[in-house]
Amino acid sequence: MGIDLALPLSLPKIDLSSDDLSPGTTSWDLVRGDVFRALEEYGCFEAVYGGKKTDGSVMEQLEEVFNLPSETKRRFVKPGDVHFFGYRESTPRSPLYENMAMGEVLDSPAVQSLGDLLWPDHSNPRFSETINTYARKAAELDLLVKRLAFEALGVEKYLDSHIEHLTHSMTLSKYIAPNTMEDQIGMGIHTDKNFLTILQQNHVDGLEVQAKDGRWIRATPSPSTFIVIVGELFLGWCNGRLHCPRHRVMIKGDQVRYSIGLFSKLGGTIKCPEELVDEEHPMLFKPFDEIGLFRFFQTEEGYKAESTVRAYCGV
Ligand SMILES: O=C(O)CCC(=O)C(=O)O
Ligand SMILES: [Fe+2]
Repeated sequence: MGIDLALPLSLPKIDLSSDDLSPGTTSWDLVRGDVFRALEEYGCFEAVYGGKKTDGSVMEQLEEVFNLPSETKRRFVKPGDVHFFGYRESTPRSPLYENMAMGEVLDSPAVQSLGDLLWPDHSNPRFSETINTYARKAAELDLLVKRLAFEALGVEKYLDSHIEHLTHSMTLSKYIAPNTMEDQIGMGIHTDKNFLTILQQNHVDGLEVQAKDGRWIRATPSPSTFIVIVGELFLGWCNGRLHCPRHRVMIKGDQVRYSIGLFSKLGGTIKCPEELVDEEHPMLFKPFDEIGLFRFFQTEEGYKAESTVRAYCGV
């Protein structure tokens, strides 16, 4: 190992919170360049968006949820053959991780229904309002990042049809404090299978993103900033122009880590725009079915693949 490997690596941090950040302005063009370079090189960045302070209410709600008795949390069952939605308890394979996952969270009663299920006596009326407000804000950021990235790629004309097909799922996660100072696996190495991921965490770090040279970059967001990650659907859609990073969660110490993720998807067939294919950028993926990709990931071959989309429909 050379000495330079000890250099601390960090994720790019981009401020998207400026009031005059609108298409056509100089600050828009500058930020668009920053976002594009970050997504090309790391497939990930830390975004400052919507205020530099948080009132902590989202993380308080995550704490409320996971502090409920197991019997209560187990009420949240959502069978589905492609996505796992519902409550997932820690397992021997992932002993430090629990989550609650929901599909179609925007403009839907999904969060309200979960709140009603967990607190049938209506003792936590703030849950659905807090989480829904958060989801709307994260979805706004999701769209802003895509607007900037599509423009940088010269394919902004596809944004309207993208918006038409857009859906969002959401996961509330708890990483149980391992009470040891040695790093433990909170979530194993993976790529996200959706289009774009927007994450926020409490004050406990743990997310690590792999750089192209193989080194792991520890994300150190503040509780008010967001982490943006390119998923496999975006990788396939953009003909490999952006990086889709492997990442994991490593935890240690005696503090509980909470995170909330919004995962955008599209549905249907994903086909890269013809503008992104030329002599210099030959077509990397055949058009593919989104559900087909998710199903493939559930096979042993798909699970093992470093890039699901490359293994599924790489040319
Ligand atoms: O908890 C985190 O920060 C990351 C979670 C994650 O990578 C995922 O849910 O796909
Ligand atoms: Fe992930």
